[in-house]
Amino acid sequence: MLLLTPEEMGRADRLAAESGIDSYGLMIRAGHAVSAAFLRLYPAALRADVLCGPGNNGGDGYIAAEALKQAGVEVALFHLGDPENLKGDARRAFQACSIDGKPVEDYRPAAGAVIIDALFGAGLQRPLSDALCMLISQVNEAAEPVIAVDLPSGISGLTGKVQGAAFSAAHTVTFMRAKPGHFLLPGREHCGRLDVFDIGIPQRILEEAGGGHHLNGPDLFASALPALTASSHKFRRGHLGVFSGGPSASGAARLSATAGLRTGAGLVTLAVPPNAAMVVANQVTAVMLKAVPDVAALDEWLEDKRLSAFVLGPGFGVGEKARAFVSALASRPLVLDADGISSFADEPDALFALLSGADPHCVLTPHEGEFARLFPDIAADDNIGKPEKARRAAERANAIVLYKGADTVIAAPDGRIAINANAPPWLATAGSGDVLAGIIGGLLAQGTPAFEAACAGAWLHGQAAKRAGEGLTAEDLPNHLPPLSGVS
Ligand SMILES: NC(=O)C1=CN([C@@H]2O[C@H](COP(=O)(O)OP(=O)(O)OC[C@H]3O[C@@H](n4cnc5c(N)ncnc54)[C@H](O)[C@@H]3O)[C@@H](O)[C@H]2O)[C@H](O)CC1
Ligand SMILES: [K+]
Repeated sequence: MLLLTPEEMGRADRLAAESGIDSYGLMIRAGHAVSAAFLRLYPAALRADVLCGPGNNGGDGYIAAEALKQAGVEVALFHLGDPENLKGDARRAFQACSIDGKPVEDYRPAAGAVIIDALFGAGLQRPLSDALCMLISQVNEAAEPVIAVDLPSGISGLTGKVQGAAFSAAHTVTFMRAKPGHFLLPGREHCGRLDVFDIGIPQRILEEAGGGHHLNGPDLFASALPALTASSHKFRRGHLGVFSGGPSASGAARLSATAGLRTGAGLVTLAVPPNAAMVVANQVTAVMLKAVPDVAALDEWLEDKRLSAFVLGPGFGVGEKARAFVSALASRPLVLDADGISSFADEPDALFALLSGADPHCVLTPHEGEFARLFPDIAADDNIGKPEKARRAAERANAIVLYKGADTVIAAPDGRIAINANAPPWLATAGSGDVLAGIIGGLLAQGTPAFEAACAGAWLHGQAAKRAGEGLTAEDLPNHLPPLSGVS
């Protein structure tokens, strides 16, 4: 699903105005969507306390306040700043509002009221003043329900970051398309339930204004998933190679291998150091085993061109061997995870050189710590959010970057960005990342392009966790993967 950044939404507004759409009409529909949400959600509320800011978000608030008054609701209205300074549509909305307001400094939350937060939306530019932070924390502590207009004030629609303080809303009513900040953390947790309301901007304008941000879901990758046909042969379904660590560290790779097989790879082989062969052989059945002691053995194995993708990293060990193996594998579809990433902490440029020049076919799956090891300057830049960090990293590495977390972001060097939001909290468990690497490897092995494989991997991983339920262990995940044929 296409998401629009606040900047892109502003562009959509301008394009809409240029094509003859009345911008005040958009504001009226936005305000009415908010008043309708209030009436639907809180029919027994004693009062609406409407807090209006100095821009068009405030304009939506004035429209909502007047509509609620007309519907018979008791409304208390509060302005931030002097409403005589309002401009354009917001000024018109203020003038059309028959309620006398007070300065927002006078506002005190009281029991039984529902607060409509129309202070700031897409136009939030800087951290809120101390006085506003104080007001917001009083409202949050009072725990009366808040309906946020467009975004909870204080949340950046671009990054999901809190600018000083932010309302914890029970509901957020946004317009036309959700924004990245509705799904990125901590923004997602401040939004409550999100409603996206159509105020009448045509789809073609939204697409023209929109860029690379998407909510991750089947619309991004379903058509690139492998289809199982009557003639599917196990070699046509690809052969995934997963590299294992030593005798006491093979569990992670076994989890990846099982996940790769469950995702539909025709064959999966665990490549093991010879001293781990017996241990691993005792633990696997459908997964095959191959002793690969060193780079020479790896080069020989790689002559088999039916080997269609690889996973390296889980439990592999950090160091020279990992670097040498990656250098042998760099031209093939590869998921580089965990120790495979950390092995390049001292020389990330060596990894980027290996991956440069070709179509991106490697998926890097760093969590926050691993991301900072490979991209220290990008990780430390507080001026940009997670999607932009992932995008810059993908561009630098010429790889798909799947930046893990409760709000995993997947980015491609060409600027495509997907924000994944289907992972339940109980997915954060030991070995979960190894399973994710295996799912992506299984899809790469079947010929799914790297960006789509990474998006599908993150989404399938989240779905498997939901199906397995709370209390799952990583071993449960592969058994709960939904069938690919049902993903649409
Ligand atoms: N197509 C749509 O989605 C429509 C959206 N509408 C609403 O319009 C707002 C965006 O309006 P805009 O005027 O651009 O921005 P804001 O109202 O969010 O705020 C701008 C206003 O606030 C000042 N400001 C910014 N940051 C701060 C700060 N930290 N402290 C103090 N003041 C700040 C800034 O200088 C401006 O004066 C969108 O969210 C929707 O709610 C339309 O109504 C309909 C079309
Ligand atoms: K708001």
